[in-house]
Amino acid sequence: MAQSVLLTGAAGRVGEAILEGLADEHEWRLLDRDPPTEDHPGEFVVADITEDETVREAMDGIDVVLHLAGDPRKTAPWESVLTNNIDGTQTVFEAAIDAGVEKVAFASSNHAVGHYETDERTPDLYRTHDDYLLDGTELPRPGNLYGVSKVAGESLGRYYHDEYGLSVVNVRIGNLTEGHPPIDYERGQAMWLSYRDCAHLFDRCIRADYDYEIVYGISDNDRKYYSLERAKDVLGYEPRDNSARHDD
Ligand SMILES: NC(=O)C1=CN([C@@H]2O[C@H](COP(=O)(O)OP(=O)(O)OC[C@H]3O[C@@H](n4cnc5c(N)ncnc54)[C@H](O)[C@@H]3O)[C@@H](O)[C@H]2O)C=CC1
Ligand SMILES: O=C1O[C@H](COP(=O)(O)O)[C@@H](O)[C@H](O)[C@H]1O
Repeated sequence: MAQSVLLTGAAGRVGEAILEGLADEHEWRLLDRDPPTEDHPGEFVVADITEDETVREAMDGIDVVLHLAGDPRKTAPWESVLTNNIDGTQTVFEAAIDAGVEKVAFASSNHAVGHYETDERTPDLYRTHDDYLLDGTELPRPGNLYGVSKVAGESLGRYYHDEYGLSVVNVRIGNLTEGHPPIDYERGQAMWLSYRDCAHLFDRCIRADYDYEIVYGISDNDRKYYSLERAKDVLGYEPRDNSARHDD
């Protein structure tokens, strides 16, 4: 059944992948501080996620929020992640609760656990013979301040789930690259997320039933060091791509 979905950060790359695959599947309201540059489904709200009133208006009648808006740079300074990724995410969750939204899927990141990639573990970690796997039950170990902001977002989701019963899934996205895995970049190949797997994964976040979850958002890469079991079991994720099937 079509759901009414608010997609924040709709003008970005992850938003593009989702809309490429799912434009006709749901009723969309798109939000971004940048105006649209291409045709898009549904209505488009040009707003900053830190603008409380506008975000509240954008939540009206929404069933599910896919919250992508934020500063995606691993080198982002604290001032930016504090405003865009932490304060903005809190504004989105608060407005979602007040509007009676059922589910929020939060675009978390591999950088929430970046410091598991120690000198001792790498580069073997990125290779198929190594069986080390993170599965989402491990404690966060952010690799930079951007990663800290993603852990904060996951923690906000935990609070809004426990306090208000909101369904929350945190998708620790790997490396979204269109058409092929990153070239000459083992880490990126291990955590590649294809555009079609990205769209399918967020479709499952819209349709599945869950309480509070942390899942990894990557394709079914031979090289992976992130488990896909939780995404498969809880969301029904069925990835179709694998970086090993592409020439490096
Ligand atoms: N692309 C990737 O491989 C990965 C992305 N992510 C996360 O996914 C989300 C989307 O990332 P991308 O699409 O790659 O980034 P992007 O930079 O292409 O898109 C982000 C969008 O959010 C908007 N935005 C940023 N701050 C905003 C604010 N305060 N108010 C309203 N809109 C705002 C920007 O205008 C932009 O259109 C981010 O939260 C990022 O941290 C996480 C892991 C990997
Ligand atoms: O969270 C993110 O992660 C991806 C992959 O990280 P990288 O350090 O291997 O490049 C990154 O491309 C993306 O911009 C970022 O938002």
